[in-house]
Formats: sequence, structure tokens, C-alpha cells
Amino acid sequence: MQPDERIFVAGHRGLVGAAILRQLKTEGFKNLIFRSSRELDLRDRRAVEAFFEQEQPAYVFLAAAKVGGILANNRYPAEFICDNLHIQTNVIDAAYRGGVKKLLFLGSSCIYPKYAPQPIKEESLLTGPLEPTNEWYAVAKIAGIKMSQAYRRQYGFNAISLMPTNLYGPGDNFDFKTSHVLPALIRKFHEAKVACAPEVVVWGSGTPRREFLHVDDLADAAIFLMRHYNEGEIINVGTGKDITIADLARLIKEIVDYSGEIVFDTSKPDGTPRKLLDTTKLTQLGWQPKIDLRGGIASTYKWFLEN
Ligand SMILES: NC(=O)C1=CN([C@@H]2O[C@H](COP(=O)(O)OP(=O)(O)OC[C@H]3O[C@@H](n4cnc5c(N)ncnc54)[C@H](OP(=O)(O)O)[C@@H]3O)[C@@H](O)[C@H]2O)C=CC1
Ligand SMILES: C[C@H]1O[C@H](OP(=O)(O)OP(=O)(O)OC[C@H]2O[C@@H](n3cnc4c(=O)[nH]c(N)nc43)[C@H](O)[C@@H]2O)[C@@H](O)[C@@H](O)C1=O
Repeated sequence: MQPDERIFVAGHRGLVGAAILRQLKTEGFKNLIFRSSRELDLRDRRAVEAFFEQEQPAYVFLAAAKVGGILANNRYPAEFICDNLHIQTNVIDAAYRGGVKKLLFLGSSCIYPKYAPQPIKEESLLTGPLEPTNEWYAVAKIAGIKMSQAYRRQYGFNAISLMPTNLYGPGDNFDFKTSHVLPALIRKFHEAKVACAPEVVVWGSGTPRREFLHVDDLADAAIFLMRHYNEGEIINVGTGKDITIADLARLIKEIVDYSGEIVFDTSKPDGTPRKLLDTTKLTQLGWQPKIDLRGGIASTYKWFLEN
């Protein structure tokens, strides 16, 4: 990628898209193209085709998707599968037909089989039943990976697919109904502290384990792989370390400096028991994450307070 080449960041207002845009600007890329969903609904095939004809980007980071936490996925399966199939199908096809040099697609660690051997290797994909709470989203994501691989095989289109672990950071979604666990707990502990509430409710048993990568590390990995990775096989992006939800809650409680109790609402789903990624492939390519979890949560809490 040359500094003056046209780069389209789809989903630039989201957690991942905003981080990729920030990093591209930091690295001196001048020709950045982006549209909000109001300006360009990526579910609208004709609008997407017209956009690619008009803007002719050379590179595409596809970070636009219908995304949510365990409850949102469980509650709105039709929207999660339909929106994501439309968005990714339209963008991948129009990018190929529009002469895009390279496209980066984002899978997710939650699309691996529920009981995949840990840490999860890339070849585990499609080797077992999915986690029921987000299988709709997972099937859409898997279709995006397969479509990227099919366009490489039939047309020689250079599409690559990353498999990020759970992400967090500035610009995250803090809405209780649709967010992921880490931003939800930052907001819960903060609001409980301000309100002097006696307890904070954490969903599930607290026993599931999750791996958390700061979104600025993910953005750095995405640009690194856009530069250096040109294969169709998926590639895991994670930290190689996970933590129980209970320990995450205790860590956030400490960082927010909340002094009340933590209670577990076991009527809420736990989801996948564990999904730690094997990041050997990415490490061998020469990439390492830089942001530790405690520091990353502290800076995210600071961002939350300022926004
Ligand atoms: N968050 C996480 O923990 C993880 C995320 N990922 C993947 O990263 C990608 C981005 O996720 P994340 O940044 O968290 O998601 P966000 O919800 O933060 O951002 C999603 C973005 O997609 C855009 N978007 C949604 N629908 C449309 C549409 N119909 N047309 C155009 N744009 C649309 C939104 O644009 P607007 O704001 O303008 O409406 C929004 O900016 C996804 O592919 C997700 O699967 C993978 C692993 C973990
Ligand atoms: C990121 C990736 O993975 C996502 O799956 P997930 O990791 O299971 O999502 P989650 O962050 O919502 O939950 C993680 C754990 O945390 C517990 N938990 C406790 N208390 C709260 C809480 O207050 N909110 C939430 N959301 N979870 C909570 C919750 O019960 C669960 O055990 C996919 O949805 C999909 O989006 C995807 O791509």
C-alpha cells in the first residue's frame, strides 16, 4: 500500500473501523475513503456498485457489519444473518468487479466450533457444532470467509480473512442491550460507583474464559497483514492469554475503583466456555500485540469518561 493509494475503510465509525482509520492516518496514508451507513447502506447492492465505480479504491478494509454481544445475537438472529450476508456479499463482489487490489475481511473467534480444542487453531473451523447463541452470525461470517476464498480461487482476487478474538477499546459499544462484556462491565461498575449502588450484576456463572485484544493492536495487525499476508487461509489475531469473566469483573471493579459487591445472574447465558486463539501463524509472520489488558482497560475507561 502506497501513501497516495485509495483505501476504503468500510464501517469507519465502528470500534474496529475507527481504529483502522486512526492507524492509517498515523502511518501517513492520505487517500482514505469512508461512508457512514446513512450515506451508503452496504446492504443496497446497486448503491455499493455505484460507489465502487465512482471511488475506485485500491484497498478495502471490510469492518462494516451487524455486530453485538451474546444477548443481541440471541435475540435478533434474522437481522444478524441477513444484514451480514448482504453487506459482505455486496462489498466483496463489487470490490472484485471494481478492480480492487486487495480486500481484508474480518471473521471472529466466536465462529469456531463451541468445543474446539484450545487454544484454537485455524484448521478447527467447521469441524464441529457452533455456539447456539450466535450461530446465525457465525454462519454469515463463515460464508464471508468462504466467499473470499472462492473469489481468490476462481478469479485470483486477493482477499484475506482475519479471525480476531474479542476486541475492546475506544469507540466501543456501551449500550447494555447490544454490547460485549468488557464495555458493559466498565459502564456497569462506573454507574454503580456514581450511584453508590451496593452491587453490580454480571451475567452468567463467571466461569467462561475470554481473550481480549485491544482494538488498536487489531488495527495494527490488520495493516500489517494487508501489507504482508497474501493467502486465502484464515489467520488468528489474539493475545494468547485469556481470563475468566469473574476475574475480568474483579479487574474492572479495581480499575474503576468500585467498592460494592459482584453478583452473578445465572439466568443469563454463558455462551462458549472458552475460545482462546492459537496465534502461532501470526507470530511466525513477525507480529506481536503491544497493549496489556490492565493498561488497555484503564485507557478505555478514561476514554469512556471523556466521551
Ligand atoms: N467487537 C468485537 O469484539 C469483534 C468484532 N469483530 C468483527 O469486526 C468487524 C467490526 O466490528 P465492530 O467494529 O465491533 O462493530 P461496530 O458495531 O462497532 O461497527 C460496525 C460498523 O458497521 C457499520 N454498518 C453496520 N451496518 C451497516 C450497513 N448496512 N451499511 C453500512 N455500514 C454498516 C456501522 O456504520 P454506522 O456507524 O455508520 O452505522 C458501524 O460503524 C465485524 O466484522 C465484526 O464481526 C471480530 C471479532 C471481535
Ligand atoms: C466478540 C465475539 O464473541 C461474542 O460472543 P461472547 O464473547 O460470548 O460475547 P459477550 O462479550 O456478549 O459475552 C461474553 C461472556 O460475558 C458474560 N457477561 C457477563 N456480564 C455481561 C454483560 O453485562 N454483557 C455482556 N454482553 N456479556 C456479559 C456473558 O454471559 C458471556 O459469558 C459474539 O456475540 C460475537 O459478537 C463475536 O463476534
